[in-house]
Amino acid sequence: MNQSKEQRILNFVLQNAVRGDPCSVMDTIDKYCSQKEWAMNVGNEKGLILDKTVEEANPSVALELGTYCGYSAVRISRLLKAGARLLTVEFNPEFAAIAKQMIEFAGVQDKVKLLEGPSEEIIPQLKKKYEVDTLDFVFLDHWKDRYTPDTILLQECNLLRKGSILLADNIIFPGAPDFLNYVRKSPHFKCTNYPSHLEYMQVEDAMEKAVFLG
Ligand SMILES: CCNc1ncnc2c1ncn2[C@@H]1O[C@H](/C=C/CNC(=O)c2cc(-c3ccc(F)cc3)cc(O)c2O)[C@@H](O)[C@H]1O
Ligand SMILES: [Mg+2]
Repeated sequence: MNQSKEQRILNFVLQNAVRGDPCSVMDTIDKYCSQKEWAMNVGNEKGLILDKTVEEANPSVALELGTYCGYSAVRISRLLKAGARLLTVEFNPEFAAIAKQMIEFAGVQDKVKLLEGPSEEIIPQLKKKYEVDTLDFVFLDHWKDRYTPDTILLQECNLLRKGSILLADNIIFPGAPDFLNYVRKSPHFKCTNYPSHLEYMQVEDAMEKAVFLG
């Protein structure tokens, strides 16, 4: 049975990146996806905005919605302080298996917990089953029409605290218009827009930071 694109990306990393070196894994994925096959990793340009936002948040507990191949899980977890952890949610078993191997190869498995299942089921379990009090940072990069319902669900589950930072990918392309509307109109969020470009392309895109005000 011929391989999936995601399997080809993982194989390229296993054969070309340096085991235990997160930056080498990120650079190798970016090389493959800019030169051989495009894939929906956040990439290096928007990745720098992600880095700065993670450093600003300096999270003890971070959540990612939409692991895909694990590129941003590696990117985020490499910046986490000792004892801090990233919970990343992925409901496609094939992608979850790829991401697990990517995370282990990068050597960040002790900081990352990959939760396999749909976000709408996992989010309500975070407090009791995964011993989360509140989330310091949330990266939204899953289906774009799920950003808003999941942001509402995070609030309903009391998982946000004054100062929790949400960062959403793809505000322009493919776009998340209802999310942008929701957070910008809400008195509970202070929003900042970061113009950038779609990963590996010269197409406009942007990220939106939304800080929860309580
Ligand atoms: C059902 C909602 N809950 C979910 N719970 C857990 N995992 C979920 C969920 N949704 C989606 N996922 C997973 O997240 C990932 C989905 C990401 C969706 N992202 C995009 O569609 C996307 C798409 C593009 C893009 C841009 C230009 C194009 F021409 C075509 C595509 C660029 C991006 O940066 C993107 O993030 C997959 O791994 C999927 O299995
Ligand atoms: Mg994206």
